[in-house]
Amino acid sequence: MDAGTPHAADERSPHMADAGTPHAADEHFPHVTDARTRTAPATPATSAAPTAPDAPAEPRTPREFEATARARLAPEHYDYFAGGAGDEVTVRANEAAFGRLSLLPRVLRGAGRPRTDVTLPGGRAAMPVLVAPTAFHRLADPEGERATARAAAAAGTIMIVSMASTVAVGDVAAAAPGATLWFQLYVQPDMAFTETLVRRAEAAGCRALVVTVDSPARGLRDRERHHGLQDLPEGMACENLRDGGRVRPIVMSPEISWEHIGLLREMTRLPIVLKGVTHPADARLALGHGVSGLLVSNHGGRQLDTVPAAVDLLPEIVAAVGGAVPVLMDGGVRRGTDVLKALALGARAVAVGRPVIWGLAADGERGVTRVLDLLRAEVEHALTLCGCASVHDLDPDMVRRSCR
Ligand SMILES: Cc1cc2nc3c(=O)[nH]c(=O)nc-3n(C[C@H](O)[C@H](O)[C@H](O)COP(=O)(O)O)c2cc1C
Ligand SMILES: CCCCC(=O)C(=O)O
Repeated sequence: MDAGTPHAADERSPHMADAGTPHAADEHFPHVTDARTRTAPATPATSAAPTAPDAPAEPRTPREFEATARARLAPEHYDYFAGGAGDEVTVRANEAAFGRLSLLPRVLRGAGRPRTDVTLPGGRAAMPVLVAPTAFHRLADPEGERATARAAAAAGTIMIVSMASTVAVGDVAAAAPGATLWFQLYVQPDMAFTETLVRRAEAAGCRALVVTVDSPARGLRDRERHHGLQDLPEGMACENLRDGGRVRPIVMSPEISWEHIGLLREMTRLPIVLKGVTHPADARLALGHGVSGLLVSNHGGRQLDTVPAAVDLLPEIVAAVGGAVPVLMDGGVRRGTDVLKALALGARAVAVGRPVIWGLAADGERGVTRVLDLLRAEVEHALTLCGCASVHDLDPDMVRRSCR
């Protein structure tokens, strides 16, 4: 997993070319009665409590899952999942930016129990939190992406399957028949092979393509280089990349351009969501290329370091798009209140990357289910406290910049 040189795009390693309670909703306070139905899941019995001193026996927040996961993962795999590019300025910024935003609730609106569902180009989701595409789930759990997809289906949300999944997208779909899947694609310079990938996603029943455009080369990740990780373990591969008897490397190419997006648009009827647009000028350009949505993302700080926090980019992109297509975002979302801030600033939905990995590594499918349930319950609770009947009641005036 060593990016090697800034032009990691030229490298060829086998799998990559360049290479709480949320709330009160969940808690029983003997002296407080909550009129809303209790929605948070019962605490699962953990058969697999880790023993590391900083890992809670029973993680109770999405963040707490990280310590549990870390105790269970090989250090090089933990660093692959957790790490980012360069000095990890952007990794930190994504979470810190949410901390600098405040929510300003409305009162006495009689909103009742809020709805959390959202409509998106590739279907509906029961909550505005999607599973971001992340690679190599079998490093975290033997069931890999199958477990993640089952958990996403149970939560009623959408899983964006990474092109670099360690279970083929068709097998992910077969393992989780109720799941709504989107397929994340790195356009390959060999457009015939790109088409093969698109057809595999279509055959698996994927409802949208999420085309990642922030990776003309792989980010320079010091943690990966430190471990010298080059290959996936024996018996694990990027299963979508099978081509005859071999597994192709994923090529991240600086040659990819808007022209390729045009070709892709002609290749499939699936909605196309561009992931990794951060400049408003590119957001405007995207509108001329037949895309159905934008996912504002700095790749969790794993590509170009020092890109601004994703949530801070959101208002400009939303303004540039002017409502023409839905805008989604990912990066640093760890709490229901983070979700509300992003939605109030104009996102239709958010996606979470690392929290899902931590759930998966901590407790497989059950861990991912727990993380998604916690987030959903937190979103519902925060909407209630903001006086909202649904996500549609959020607006930018409910977010203020605080000075901390
Ligand atoms: C371990 C890991 C693997 C990732 N793999 C992919 C990938 O295969 N394709 C992609 O478009 N983004 C990938 N991403 C980026 C995520 O889709 C997402 O943008 C990011 O994780 C969001 O930030 P968060 O982890 O703070 O939620 C990956 C992120 C992580 C942490
Ligand atoms: C070739 C796999 C790329 C995975 C990825 O996008 C990431 O690690 O951030």
